[in-house]
Amino acid sequence: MNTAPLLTLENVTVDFDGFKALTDVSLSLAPQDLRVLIGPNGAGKSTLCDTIIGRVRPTSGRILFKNQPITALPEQDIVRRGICRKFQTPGVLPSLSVMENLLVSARKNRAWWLAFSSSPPAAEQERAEEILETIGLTDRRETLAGSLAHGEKQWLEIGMVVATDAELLLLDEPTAGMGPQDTQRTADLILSLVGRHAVLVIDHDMSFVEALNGYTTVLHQGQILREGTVSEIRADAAVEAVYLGRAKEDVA
Ligand SMILES: Nc1ncnc2c1ncn2[C@@H]1O[C@H](COP(=O)(O)OP(=O)(O)OP(=O)(O)O)[C@@H](O)[C@H]1O
Repeated sequence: MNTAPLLTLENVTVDFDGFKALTDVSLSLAPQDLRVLIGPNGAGKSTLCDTIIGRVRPTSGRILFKNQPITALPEQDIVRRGICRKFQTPGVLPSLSVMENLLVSARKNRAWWLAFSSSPPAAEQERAEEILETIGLTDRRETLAGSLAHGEKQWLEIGMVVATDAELLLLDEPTAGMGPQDTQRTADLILSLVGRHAVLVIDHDMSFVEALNGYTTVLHQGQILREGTVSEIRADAAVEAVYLGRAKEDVA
């Protein structure tokens, strides 16, 4: 069995003109792993994703993907190697149908002549159908993405990330703006992806984090405060003090 990590961060520090957004962050993710990243506002969660995908450069430290250093690579090369990120706000193409959005996304990383050829190969079409089913939008395949409901747009965007066939999916607040029902459905969707992909999810919603029930890393002021199962994190006094206590106040 291959136990080599898919992604490794070694002592990653990010300094924005004297402000340390991340300090000595080390973590590793196995292939097909689920990792949940939580922490207060400004803890450095998005910066961590930006650094993995090459949008922000670490001041020091290393990032390895499949045992190869990716720290200094341009973002498009990192994407080509198999990491894909979904942002907080849906980035669907509003004037294309749900199906077209998936096909465009599947072809983004292919040769230009493939991306512009008129009919997608059967295998691509088949894979897009499979993803439509996974994201629960089969009956919306011809709907323009711009007219989908908010939750549906988020699911389509998750589908677009999946369509790139990336081995590592970075999902930044996939439940932003969702009610409890859509949040649960998003958790089910993400759980259905684990096993085919490794998934790193950032979120604030503890009901969602509990539904995912994955190994969880708590960031606080740019450093890893704790790592553990959701119940270990729930029971941790330091996490309660800096994050969960405040999260409860936010809800109240
Ligand atoms: N380009 C930048 N230049 C300077 N400071 C930045 C930059 N990007 C982020 N920061 C700062 O780094 C800190 C971490 O920000 P980041 O967005 O990573 O936190 P976060 O945990 O994702 O927060 P939230 O939950 O609010 O999205 C914040 O104090 C932020 O203001």
